Amino acid sequence: MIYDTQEARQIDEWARTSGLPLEVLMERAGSHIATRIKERHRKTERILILCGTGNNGGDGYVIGRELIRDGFDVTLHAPFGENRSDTSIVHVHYAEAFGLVTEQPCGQYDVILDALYGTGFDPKRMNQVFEAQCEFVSEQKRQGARIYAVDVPSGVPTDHATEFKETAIRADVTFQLHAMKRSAFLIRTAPFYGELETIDIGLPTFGEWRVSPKGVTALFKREPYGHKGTYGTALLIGGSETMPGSIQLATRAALRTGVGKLQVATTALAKHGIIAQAPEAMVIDQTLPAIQEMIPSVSAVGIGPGLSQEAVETWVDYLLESDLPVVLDAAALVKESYPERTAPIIVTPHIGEFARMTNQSVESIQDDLFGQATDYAILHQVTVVLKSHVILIAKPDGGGFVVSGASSGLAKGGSGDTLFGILTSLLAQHPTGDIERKLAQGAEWYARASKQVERRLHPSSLLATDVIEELGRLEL
Ligand SMILES: NC(=O)C1=CN([C@@H]2O[C@H](COP(=O)(O)OP(=O)(O)OC[C@H]3O[C@@H](n4cnc5c(N)ncnc54)[C@H](OP(=O)(O)O)[C@@H]3O)[C@@H](O)[C@H]2O)[C@@H](O)CC1
Ligand SMILES: [K+]
Repeated sequence: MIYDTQEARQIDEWARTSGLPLEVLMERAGSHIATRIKERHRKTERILILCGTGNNGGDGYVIGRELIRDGFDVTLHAPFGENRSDTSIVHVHYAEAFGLVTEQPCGQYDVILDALYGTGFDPKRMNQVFEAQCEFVSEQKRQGARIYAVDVPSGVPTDHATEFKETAIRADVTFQLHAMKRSAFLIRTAPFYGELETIDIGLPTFGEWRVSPKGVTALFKREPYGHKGTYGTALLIGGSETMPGSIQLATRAALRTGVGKLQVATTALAKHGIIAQAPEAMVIDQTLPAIQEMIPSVSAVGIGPGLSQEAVETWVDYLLESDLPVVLDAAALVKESYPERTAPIIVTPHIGEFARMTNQSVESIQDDLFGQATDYAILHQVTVVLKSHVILIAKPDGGGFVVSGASSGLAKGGSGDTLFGILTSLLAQHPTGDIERKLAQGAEWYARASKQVERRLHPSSLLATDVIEELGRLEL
């Protein structure tokens, strides 16, 4: 699960009104984190816990108490003054009963636990005491201290990085409580998290955004008595005389993703390439009459890669009049609004294209990936597959899936065409139902295949064609 601040508050409130006091959640959070520290550090190591005035600081008191109870060498420092949260206060008093008192830090520490700010941090307010703490921690880190953040690295906003001023604790490990936070996926804030470890504090899972479902195996399923008609027919429209490569990549990716039949509407030069490299596909002329003739016999259509057609918007309008799932990519991302229809519309922009579609800067999209993708999906009632260092699949009714962990080698031409081919192929096979889940599984398949290629090729050398060939070799 991936939560924003509002959802985190809602779930706390749900737990409280359902009978579980916040003090108990704090106890679970703190004692589980203390266990992880005990597992990896010795009692002779010097541990500093930095506690803020809210519930994140309260977690710090529980951790300190559990460590001191077991004979660890703990200093607890509260640079912003006494804790002011009602929930924490019971834990502050109980920790004091074990001899845990606040002290000034002194000398070099082996371990620092950052419990200054959590999800309650307000990035609009900055204070010099906090800035001094960030400098102190980074100096300790330079001298060899290992830095653990509780829930969120202090100073990192939870939901978006729009107001983030880059003054924050840079953790080696973040113990995220219950679920991930959106900012753990954003380019400017993710590096502050370090490694992510989730701490189960006994809450149920609900929320709008999820990490990609791991059911990739379901996509490989073949029926023993199936025939090519069982697995749908996809129509890909793309390629031009100057850009014949992208549609060839999309074609090969679609074929390797299990579609029963594949039709490709492309220009003369790209046709030659497809006939040579992907003889399993059928090619048709890239003209509107040829496409119109094909539409009744396909189950999904994708348009855009390498396309250079003045009439592209008319073609897109025509496709959107059909009752087929339609994937719009690259040159076909031309619509400012979309018609009401039952079958899904999937737009697959990279960040630059999405910035153009939403009239915003690339930076403002990067800083608020979740919010921007969700707003567009809800406003236009389309599914957004937003391609960045992670892939977001935003649903028209809110929420969605995030796919991460792909190879850095995918940051190259041809990757988007490959994903486009995979997704259109999957839609042709599964045109109805929970399509976002299928799309997320497809994107997960693609990400994992790219990572698997890294075993034999350096990311700099990895090509889209390598990923396509790897799709069928995925170790599950
Ligand atoms: N369900 C869960 O997941 C559970 C979550 N739990 C924990 O609760 C944490 C959230 O706690 P929280 O809401 O008390 O906020 P937190 O981050 O401690 O902030 C504290 C205070 O700092 C202040 N402040 C903020 N920004 C500031 C600024 N720029 N400059 C100066 N001051 C600033 C502001 O206080 P103010 O100054 O307004 O009085 C704010 O109230 C969460 O991350 C997790 O660790 C667990 O304990 C239990 C289960
Ligand atoms: K923190």
